[in-house]
Amino acid sequence: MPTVRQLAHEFLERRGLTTIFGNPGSNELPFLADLPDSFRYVLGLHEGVVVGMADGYAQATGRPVLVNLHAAAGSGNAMGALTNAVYSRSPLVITAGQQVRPAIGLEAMLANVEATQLMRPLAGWSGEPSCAADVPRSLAQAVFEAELQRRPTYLSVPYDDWAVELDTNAAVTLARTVRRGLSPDEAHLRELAEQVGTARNPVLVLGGDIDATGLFDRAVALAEHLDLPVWVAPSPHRLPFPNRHGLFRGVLPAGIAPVSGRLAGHDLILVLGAPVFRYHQHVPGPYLPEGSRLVQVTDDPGAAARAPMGEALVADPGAVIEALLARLPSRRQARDFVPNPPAETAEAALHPEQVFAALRDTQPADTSYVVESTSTNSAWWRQMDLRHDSSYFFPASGGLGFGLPAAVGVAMGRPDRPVAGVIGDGSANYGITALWTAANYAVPVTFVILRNGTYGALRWFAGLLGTPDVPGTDIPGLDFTRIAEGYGVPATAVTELDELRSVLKTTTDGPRLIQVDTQLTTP
Ligand SMILES: Cc1ncc(Cn2c(C)c(CCOP(=O)(O)OP(=O)(O)O)sc2=O)c(N)n1
Ligand SMILES: [Ca+2]
Repeated sequence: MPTVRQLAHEFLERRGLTTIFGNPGSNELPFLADLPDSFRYVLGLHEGVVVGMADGYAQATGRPVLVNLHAAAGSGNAMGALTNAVYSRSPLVITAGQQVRPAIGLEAMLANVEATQLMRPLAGWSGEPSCAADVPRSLAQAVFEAELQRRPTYLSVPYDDWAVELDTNAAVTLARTVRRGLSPDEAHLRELAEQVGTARNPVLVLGGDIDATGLFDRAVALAEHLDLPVWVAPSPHRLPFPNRHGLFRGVLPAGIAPVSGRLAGHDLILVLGAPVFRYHQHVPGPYLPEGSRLVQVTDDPGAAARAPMGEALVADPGAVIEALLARLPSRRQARDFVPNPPAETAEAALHPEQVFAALRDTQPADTSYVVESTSTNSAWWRQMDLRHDSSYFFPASGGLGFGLPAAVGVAMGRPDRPVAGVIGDGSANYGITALWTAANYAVPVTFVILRNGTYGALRWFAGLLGTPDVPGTDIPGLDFTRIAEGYGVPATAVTELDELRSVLKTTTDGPRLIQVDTQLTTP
């Protein structure tokens, strides 16, 4: 009779979850034993890096991803990275070993006390089977819940369950499939087409979900068909529209009043694939401009329910885009791409705009950028010219430690695309051990570390909040070339623009790190 482990491995193989991102403890070893040859285990040296890599891989592949963490302390280390995966809506299936059932209540070493509560409220579904016979079904539930809700799930399994033999009845779980159709009904589509078709000055606001669900090109088709100006929703974790397109108007600022200011004059605000909205700095004001109506289309019921204003339609934004394209006459105008402005310069070091212009001019046009540099967003959008889907990944909840690991995960998930991580010298430290995984799995990725010696964004926030003299915002003296070499990644330190451009023009079939001294700028 098959063991729990054999049934679990077979189920995961059938569902395509054969890449496991993990960091093991003794509780996890019985699950990892006898992995079929089709499985690949990717070791991260810290659980935050493991989940960050898995998040990047899930976003790059658009598929659920298996994560295997140690109980309690291991799972706890992953919380920061998990906050990002929740808001990027990454379908991670996080599994963790548990003590044997008789040892849990007495809280023996490595007991994951109240395991199902540990990752909540971040993880969606969270479970621990009440007996070994329920492990295969519970694992299937964890996978299907992650896929359906597009939210990480957590499954804790006592380590002696895996060797238990089950009767053939448990095998029926292997054949299960679960599918979801979210097509909006005819009445909703008719009403929405009417609203858009009769609006005097409509505007399109696109969220990261548009890129995450493969709708980048269809969103461009809709904007061009109706000649709609396009804003990106605040705090984007992905780029849903080409940022040099003639219809592109920018990334909405992450404050209530500034958003209303940018959208003033539009009588219809159509929001596709975004929460309304992911504000950041608290700048109170009217949620909507005078005379504006907001309609949000999202397949995330939670995002629809918690919005503070407007109307929401819970449906697949892709189906809505196709319906509007089919029902509304073309208003297409010729719209040229906007040329890049000259890059700002600086005295003591390179201006971030010079670094970004160098990346734009030297890297392939279809490069995927994983960005985690928090004081350079304005410089980034002024200088980059991103025209492809999956061109931009940013920590979805601002939890640092995403950049280096996610760049490794994206590169593993999209071997067909060049990948570059653009990461601040502060952020890099939260996920620095990802360099070891990049070196040991020979992942082709370029890491560009922007070294300005500070937590630049916090310096800006300190001014904004009237607390300019706060401690803890300077990080002088970090040498990422020596750190990188310690983890096995070849590295170069650059201070001059010509040097940077010539290094960037070279190629590599493995990981490399380029440390660039930059001037502190404001976000
Ligand atoms: C896990 C974690 N810890 C701390 C912070 C707070 N934080 C910190 C520490 C920032 C500074 C990042 O510095 P950097 O060098 O990466 O980039 P800039 O110098 O361009 O700001 S931005 C920010 O929100 C965070 N967002 N996430
Ligand atoms: Ca910095």
